[in-house]
Amino acid sequence: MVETMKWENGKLILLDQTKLPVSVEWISCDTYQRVGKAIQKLEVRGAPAIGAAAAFAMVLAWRKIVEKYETKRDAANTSNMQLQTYAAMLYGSHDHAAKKLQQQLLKKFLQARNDLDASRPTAVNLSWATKLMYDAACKMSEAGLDLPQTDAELEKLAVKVYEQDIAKNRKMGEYGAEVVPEEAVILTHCNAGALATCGWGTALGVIRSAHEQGKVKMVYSDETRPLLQGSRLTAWELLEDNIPVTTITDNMAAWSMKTKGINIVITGADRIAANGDTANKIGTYGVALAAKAHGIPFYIAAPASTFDFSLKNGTQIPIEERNANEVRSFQGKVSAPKNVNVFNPAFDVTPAKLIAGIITEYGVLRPPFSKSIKELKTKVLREELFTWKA
Ligand SMILES: CSC[C@@H](O)[C@@H](O)C(=O)COP(=O)(O)O
Repeated sequence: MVETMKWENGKLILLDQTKLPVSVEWISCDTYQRVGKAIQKLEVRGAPAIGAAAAFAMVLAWRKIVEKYETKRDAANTSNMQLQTYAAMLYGSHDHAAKKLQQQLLKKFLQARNDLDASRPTAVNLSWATKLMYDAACKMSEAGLDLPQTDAELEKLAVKVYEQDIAKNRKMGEYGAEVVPEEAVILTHCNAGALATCGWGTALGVIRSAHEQGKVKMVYSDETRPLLQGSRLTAWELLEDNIPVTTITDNMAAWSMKTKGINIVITGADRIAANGDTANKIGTYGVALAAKAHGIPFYIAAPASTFDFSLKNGTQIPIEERNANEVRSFQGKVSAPKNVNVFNPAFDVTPAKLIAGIITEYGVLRPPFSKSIKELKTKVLREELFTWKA
């Protein structure tokens, strides 16, 4: 199975997804700003993958922030001194100094969090991960951890986000495979695979698990305009794993449902509101409407970190609008008049009423979603899997 990112020697190495399937190239990131740029440019993409990348980016941010203070300390010719001791020298009493230093560091850390959150607004996994890291750093400061300890704990937490994502996808695969019929002919949109996560995938994770059980006859992969995540990434990923795949352009989805025996649709999600309305790659809404018209069950697969329990419904989900040139041209080739008006939303919202079930690592949620999502929230809060404790 393909790898999306690696954390090696204090650097985040990202598979450049804009180059696939033509070439396999890696990007080495040693600043949070570079990771933010990679998220913005879709070099790393897919809700869980950008969440994990952002968690590592927060580690990089913390390191640079501390490094800056160390440089100041060294300039004051006190390089052997602990940073906290240096702060004490600057600010007086040790306790007061340590507090003041932590506050300054946390303020800068908050800035890094906000910058990363701004890189892509729709997938809530991004702000879920940066909040997790920021809140943990605040708790570590309250608990009196020194800077090297904080550094080590933050790194551990980011690795946990990464590792848990793979574990969650495997669980989703187990639950999801149960809803996949024998001789399944599945339609999926965009890429919700290993490439969009830390491994295995959400929608494609379910498809992988169902394939292991011998249930998958064919996967129809929508090309997914404008950036072709379906034909470039999903098709590539499934072929790598010898899972039968047929690529279609987006405008062939309804006709394929009518003529090709599609008996289930499974896609990923970027943000799910408390009533089940779901944002996913632009075009998903149309696929859900067509599935409804053909009596085909439409499923979403997403981890709990993709739910935004604070939003009542889908109208509150921020929808990213991307550069018009993504539509006016493709990979440098002009495909429209250069001054034509363009509407380029990256996502749309599928109303809950079109969704048969939402596959999560806690099980398959069924309508009415307001109730099943409330129950999910209770389970997530009870588990507090990622809350840092001293
Ligand atoms: C498991 S990934 C779920 C979603 O993030 C995926 O379906 C999607 O819409 C990705 O959009 P992208 O713009 O490629 O990041």
